[in-house]
Amino acid sequence: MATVVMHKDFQADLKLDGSLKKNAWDLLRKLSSSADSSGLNLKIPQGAIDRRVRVARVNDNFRAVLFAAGTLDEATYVLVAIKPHDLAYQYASTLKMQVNPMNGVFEVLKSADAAPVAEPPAAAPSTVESEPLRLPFQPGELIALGITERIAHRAVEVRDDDELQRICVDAPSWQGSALLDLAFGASLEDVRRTYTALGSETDRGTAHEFGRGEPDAEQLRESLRRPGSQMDFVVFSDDEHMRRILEGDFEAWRVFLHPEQRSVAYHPGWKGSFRITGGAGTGKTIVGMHRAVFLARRSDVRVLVTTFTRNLAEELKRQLAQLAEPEVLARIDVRGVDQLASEVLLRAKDRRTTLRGNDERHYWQRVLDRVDLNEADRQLLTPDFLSREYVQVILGHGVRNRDEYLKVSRPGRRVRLNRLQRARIWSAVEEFERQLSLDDKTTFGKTVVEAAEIVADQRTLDTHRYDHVVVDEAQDLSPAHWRLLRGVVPVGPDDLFICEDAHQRIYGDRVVLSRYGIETRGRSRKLTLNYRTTSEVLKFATGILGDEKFLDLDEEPDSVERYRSLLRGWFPVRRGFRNDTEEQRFIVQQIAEWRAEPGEPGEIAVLARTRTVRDRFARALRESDIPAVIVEDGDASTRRDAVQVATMNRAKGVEYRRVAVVAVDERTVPNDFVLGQSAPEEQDDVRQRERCLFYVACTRPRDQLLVTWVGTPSPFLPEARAEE
Ligand SMILES: Nc1ncnc2c1ncn2[C@@H]1O[C@H](COP(=O)(O)OP(=O)(O)OP(=O)(O)O)[C@@H](O)[C@H]1O
Repeated sequence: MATVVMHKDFQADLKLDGSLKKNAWDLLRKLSSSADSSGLNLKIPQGAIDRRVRVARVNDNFRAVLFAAGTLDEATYVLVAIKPHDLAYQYASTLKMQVNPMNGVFEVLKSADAAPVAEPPAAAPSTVESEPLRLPFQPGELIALGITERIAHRAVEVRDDDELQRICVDAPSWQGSALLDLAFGASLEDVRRTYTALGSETDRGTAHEFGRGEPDAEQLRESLRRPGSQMDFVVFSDDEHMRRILEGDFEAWRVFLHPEQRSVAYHPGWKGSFRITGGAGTGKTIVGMHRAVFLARRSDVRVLVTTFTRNLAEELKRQLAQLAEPEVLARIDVRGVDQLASEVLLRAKDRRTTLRGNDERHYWQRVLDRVDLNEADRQLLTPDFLSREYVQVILGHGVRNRDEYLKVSRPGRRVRLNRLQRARIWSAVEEFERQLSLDDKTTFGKTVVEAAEIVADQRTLDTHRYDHVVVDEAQDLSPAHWRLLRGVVPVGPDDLFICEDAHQRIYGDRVVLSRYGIETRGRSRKLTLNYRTTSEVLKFATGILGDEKFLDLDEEPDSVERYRSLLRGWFPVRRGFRNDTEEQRFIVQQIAEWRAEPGEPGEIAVLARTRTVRDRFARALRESDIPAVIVEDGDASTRRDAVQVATMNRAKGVEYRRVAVVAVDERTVPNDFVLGQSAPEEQDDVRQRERCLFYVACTRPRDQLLVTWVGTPSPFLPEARAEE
């Protein structure tokens, strides 16, 4: 049996033509079951710079590029690419495979990078004194780290990160990522630790030996285990492993994790809860899914994967199904957190109906119409304010009576209330609850609180039902959600694994985890490499956040510093119009152009701040015969054959290829109506959430972003950069 290794590019090439998958599978099986290369009909391309490179037939038109290494008894095949016949031969001749002599990372280099440069490292220019240089290192320092000579020399000369990214694109992934880390302030030691796992001197010694002569099978295996190698290569352990990786959509996240991601997802075990933070698109959800599967592989465990909404839970289910086999999936429950609460109540035989968002507002309005308020209180006590006070403070802190409410501390709430105001609010709350009970209704907030109370009662089935809980979109969960989650899992190793981004908090007030018996201080990690969005879109999106200050769930400052992407693409397009008709016409025309390009219509989205705007654009598209589907806020279904038109809220956690964010004018983003509904003291926080919402919308596209408005643009729109 031979060892078969696959490079990320091979996987990407397969994605280009679905029909290649079966032929590739046949080739892989043939390679893995062969004792040696005789009978495999592997061709050596002319003029190859590495004598181990081979070309193999995939079908009539396509050829696989691979390396055949190892000994006669222990062959190793490294599959690098699939290309049309002539291109495959030409490409193969330019490649060189090596175990990096400096750090033991396994690499495939393209010819230009494989060749050493003429001048010795010491003679190269230093970048330290010259001002806007991004990499304050000597080429020799980078070379000692394992960066290919030619790349190291070019990298120290770059003037900005765009140029740096161009250099990184063709380099082995670990090198590109490491150079970007260094440009964003990481130290040489940080990079060494992250990508090469060269912690000790002994390890360093072993690595150096790799450079001398041909590595044997054991050395190859060790090299492939290094974190930097695992960004580009996967070693197939058996046919089943190979089948699982090849089937489905070949999504890279299933296999090629960044070392930052892998070290968290596959950590052997934390003593307690763990928290992962990171900007949009850094792979928090992906890491959460890998972690859930890792934990569920232990027999006799029950894992809960939960998130803010039901539609996001559906997406998590889909991702998990790609990662694990049925017997592991059977140990994982995936639920929206409110859905979890409803199920707890249902098991407790509670059959009240739950009010949806707008109905709840109407109940509060009815209550307000009945209570006697002076003008000042009327301004403060809006349905939204009361609803939030009810969820965050009264339900959140388990306040049961007037006296408790008069005394309770209200962290996270910006409005200060005097005793008299609290008394009036309490009367309104009593009236609200009386109305609900008369109508045999409940609210989502109340459901969660009651569910949390049920699990806190040690006798119920739901108490400590799970061994591990993975929480996505954690920044949006309310205090009662956290009490519920705390109750379904006992305090212990790996109890809660929490994924959050403070910059994407778009619901509710900020919560501090330690108040709910969840301790992650000293056990958290931040992801900084964005895998979804191009650098161009990323810069635009982070510009939206401005100088705003953000705190995470442990009350620590969070920022998008060092947040970066290796992907390049178009600059976001921003366009203002004189009236709605002009804006709609432009969007319709743009979407028609996008639709004409390859890809599914469902990969295109139009996002709006309000439902009214959303519906208006959906109509405009349909009137121009462009199939468009309105994705409702609570709707989990997805139709891929129509352009998706949704609110910014609904786009949370989802991604598209191309996104148009529309009606980004000063009255809609931030939303005047929402600001008008909130008390003066709450305005800052509401504005911050509105800003976050716009940030969420603009971080959804993988390729292209378009932002349009009528009249005066949103104050959150970042200034255009000179190069745009
Ligand atoms: N190691 C990886 N290799 C390839 N693609 C990856 C990797 N990690 C993440 N991705 C891709 O990056 C995108 C963003 O990942 P994910 O949704 O997990 O990020 P996130 O941090 O949860 O984003 P958000 O906060 O915006 O919801 C997805 O398309 C995912 O498949």
